[in-house]
Formats: sequence, C-alpha cells, structure tokens
Amino acid sequence: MPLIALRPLLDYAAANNFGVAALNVNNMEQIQAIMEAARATQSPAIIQASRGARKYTNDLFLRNLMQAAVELYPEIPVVMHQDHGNSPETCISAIRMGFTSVMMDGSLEDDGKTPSSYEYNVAVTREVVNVAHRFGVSVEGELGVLGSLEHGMGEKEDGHGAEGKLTLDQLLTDPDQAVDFVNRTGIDALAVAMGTSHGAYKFSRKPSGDVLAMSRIEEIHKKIPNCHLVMHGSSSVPKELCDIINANGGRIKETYGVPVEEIQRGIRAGVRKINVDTDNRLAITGAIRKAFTAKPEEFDPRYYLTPARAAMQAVCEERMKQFGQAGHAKKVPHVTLEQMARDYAAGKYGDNARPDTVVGKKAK
Ligand SMILES: O=C(COP(=O)(O)O)[C@@H](O)[C@H](O)[C@H](O)COP(=O)(O)O
Repeated sequence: MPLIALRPLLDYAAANNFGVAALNVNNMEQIQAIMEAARATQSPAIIQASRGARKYTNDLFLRNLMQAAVELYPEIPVVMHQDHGNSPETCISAIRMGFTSVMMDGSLEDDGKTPSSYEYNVAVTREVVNVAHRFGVSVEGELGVLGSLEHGMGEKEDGHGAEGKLTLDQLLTDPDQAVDFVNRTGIDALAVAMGTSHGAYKFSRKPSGDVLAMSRIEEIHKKIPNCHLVMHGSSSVPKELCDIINANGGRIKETYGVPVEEIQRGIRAGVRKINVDTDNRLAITGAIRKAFTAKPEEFDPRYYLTPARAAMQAVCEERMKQFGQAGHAKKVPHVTLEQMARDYAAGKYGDNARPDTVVGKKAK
C-alpha cells in the first residue's frame, strides 16, 4: 500500500477507540524495527522524522528507505510525518519530499526556541493547511508550549524546544483557545501541552496530576470531541531499559516518564497520536552497550546493530499493543492522496471543532 495521509488513519482510530504510536526514525535500522513490529502485530504505522533527522539522514535517503518500507510491507498502512516543522518552508519542503503528513509547530517562532504569539501560530498553521490539503497531506498543529510543570522550564531538543522559564498559561493548552485554534486553522490533529516534554528527564518522581495534567486533555476533548489530539513527549522511560544502559557503562540518572496507563487514559479522551522516541533510543543504546560489554573484541557493526534493531522492535511491538493499534492494519481505509485532496477541497474534513461532525466509520 502506498503511503497514506494521517487523517484517514486517525479517523479510523477514533471510530475504533485506539491510539497510534508515532515513532521517530533517523536511519534504516529504525525503519526496519518499526515495520517488523507493525507486521508482527498487524498494526498501521506512523513513522516520523524531525528536522534534525532529515538533516542527519538526508531527504533522499529517507524517501527511498520509506519507499522500500512500503514495498516490502504492502499490507501495512504507513504515514510519513514531519515532526515539529518550525516554519511553512520546512513543511512545504517535506511535502515536496513525499511526506504525507506534516506538523506545523507554530507554538514557537521559526527559531524553534521563542514562544510565539497566538496570532502568529494561527497564521502559519493556516498557511500550511492551505498548501498541504491541496496535495492531500494532513496537518498537525500545536497549541501550548511543551515543558515541565515541575519546574516551569521549556525543553530544547536538537534545535527545537522553548528556551527559558514558561508561565503556567503557556505550559497548559487552554481549552477555549483550542476550539478557536482548530476552527481558524482547519488542522487535522492538535498537539496539546499538559506537562510532558521530550527526552528521558521528564519527571523527578512518578507523575501525579499536578505535573502530568491528563485532566486538561479531558477538558479539551469535551470542547472539541471530533478533533484528534496528540501527545508529545510520551515515552515511558522504562527503568529496565535505563538499568541495562547503566549496567554496561552508561550514566542515566534516576528519572520517570509518562506511565502507559496515563496514555491509555488519554486515548479514552481523544488522544489518537502518541509520540515516542526516547524509549527506542534507550532500547538501542542499551543493546549496543550490552553487545560491546559482552564482546569487546567485536567490531562488525552488524554484531551490535542486529540486537539494537531487535530491542527497538520489542519496544514498538509493546506500545502498538498497549495503544490498541495492533490487529487493525488490514482494516484502515486506503485513501489515496489524490482522493484526500479532492475530499479536503470538497470540505469533507471541514469543521473539526463542531461536536456533531462525523469522524470515520466503525470497523466491521
Ligand atoms: O515527542 C517526541 C518524542 O517524545 P519522547 O522524548 O520519546 O518522550 C518527538 O516529537 C520529538 O520531536 C523527537 O524525539 C525529537 O527528535 P529530534 O529533534 O531529537 O530528532
């Protein structure tokens, strides 16, 4: 099956009450790990690349690796998503390179560091929607700024993330503003801020409602029940993966991620796309360190990349089952980008903020 847009997958997920892991990639082994996990669990897949990933991998390599993935796994519906586009130019270049979904993160200015004004966010997001939908490509927007409710700091990840201390207003998406944002931009999915952040160091203790405000997601969902919500920074940072790294010469400090049961609570409240990258990075690093410890004399990259790929596959399979996407691969409607473009133009996906808008159809 050729790559599909994000929207029909999330509509189907909403109609069937599950969430989909959006998994970051930077190289061939990570794409292979996701595709093997998708095949093993019969899951649809969202594969995403950040600006940093596009720079590291090169767009041509990325596009052709993704092409290989869809040819080798024809039964798996795959979305190729630009993670955290910082400007309309980044999103448009992604569309040109064959991405079928883009995130315009207008919560920050195009330096990827400075929290933007609301009107700026609306304007750049609307601009991307206008272009993307003409090509049948879906758009994720972001309202609110990712950062910690424990200490108020934003997070800077490989060039993208707020710098400095943020106010509570910035750290928590406002439900009423979310209604206006979705109405004015026409986005397909909305990333919300409620205390998660990228990377391994999210919380200094197992998070409770004061630092991981899942109730905020529920409030937003009540206001815009037909808009697909997105949780960023949703790695669970399993202790056992950190322990493998530390037992083999690494130095990961004590830390806590987003518990899977909190993500499942989010899925019950309209979360359809869940971004996970750190857990896979931890799994890969642990497996490579373990391989180096076991045989310091080895130097064939296949010796340590094979277990690294398997370790990432295991994490992906686990999340695919936990988020409920397992078993759905064959049932996701295959809508071509050309058809999507016609449907967008005809207003089929028009009014996401209206409570009576119908999203998707129940699987038989
Ligand atoms: O939410 C995300 C990952 O969350 P996580 O750290 O796994 O909890 C992604 O959207 C990030 O954008 C991604 O991990 C950042 O990747 P790089 O910019 O480092 O490539």
